[in-house]
Amino acid sequence: MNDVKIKVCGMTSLKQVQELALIGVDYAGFIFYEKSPRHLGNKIAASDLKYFSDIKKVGVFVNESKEKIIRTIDEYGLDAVQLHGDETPELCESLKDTITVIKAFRVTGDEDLVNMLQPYEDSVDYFLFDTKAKEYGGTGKKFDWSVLEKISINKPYFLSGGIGINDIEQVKLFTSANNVFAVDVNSKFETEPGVKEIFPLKEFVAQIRG
Ligand SMILES: O=C(O)c1ccccc1N[C@@H]1O[C@H](COP(=O)(O)O)[C@@H](O)[C@H]1O
Repeated sequence: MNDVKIKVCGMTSLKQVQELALIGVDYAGFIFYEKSPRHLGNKIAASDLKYFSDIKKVGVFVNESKEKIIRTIDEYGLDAVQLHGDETPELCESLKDTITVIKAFRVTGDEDLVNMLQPYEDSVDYFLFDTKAKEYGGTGKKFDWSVLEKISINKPYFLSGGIGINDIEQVKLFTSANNVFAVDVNSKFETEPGVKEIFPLKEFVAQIRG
């Protein structure tokens, strides 16, 4: 049995969040970035999410102020924050006493990952690797995961970026050989931004775990 965690990001309906919990998804992601087509806005009331504890709730932020992040953690009862922009190690560290911090790094394959990660090593709980594109996230594009195998990453991480139902075997192989804490899926399981396809997600969870 593979004990890698599964996160489904970009949730905009409470019913679908409840369904994720029922099919064994570990983390549900909520986008608090206004420019995203998956921006949560007022699609789920903060009070409804705050007391829903059958799944871990991750708030996704892009270059947001510390004050707004802290307010949102409290309003929505978040369990973790995913910082998906150009947040500094200092901001990450200052939040880490309050909440689990996941720092996203957007990868092309050309960057010096060792130097990018080093300043964050003591300031965050998890790294997350996503594909670098014009948009900050939710691109549906994969990057070359082998760049992660070429360096030593001393922190468990979320593997992200365009992962879909056809990637199950590749994900299983990669997660069993590397320090992957969780697999993060999003746009490849949508009928439209923010609306997930639960049946393929159920199949994905079963096969990754199986
Ligand atoms: O999904 C978004 O719209 C989004 C916007 C801004 C920052 C992050 C966002 N989503 C994150 O994107 C990755 C990968 O998504 P995909 O599988 O390529 O669609 C995932 O970590 C989401 O948390």
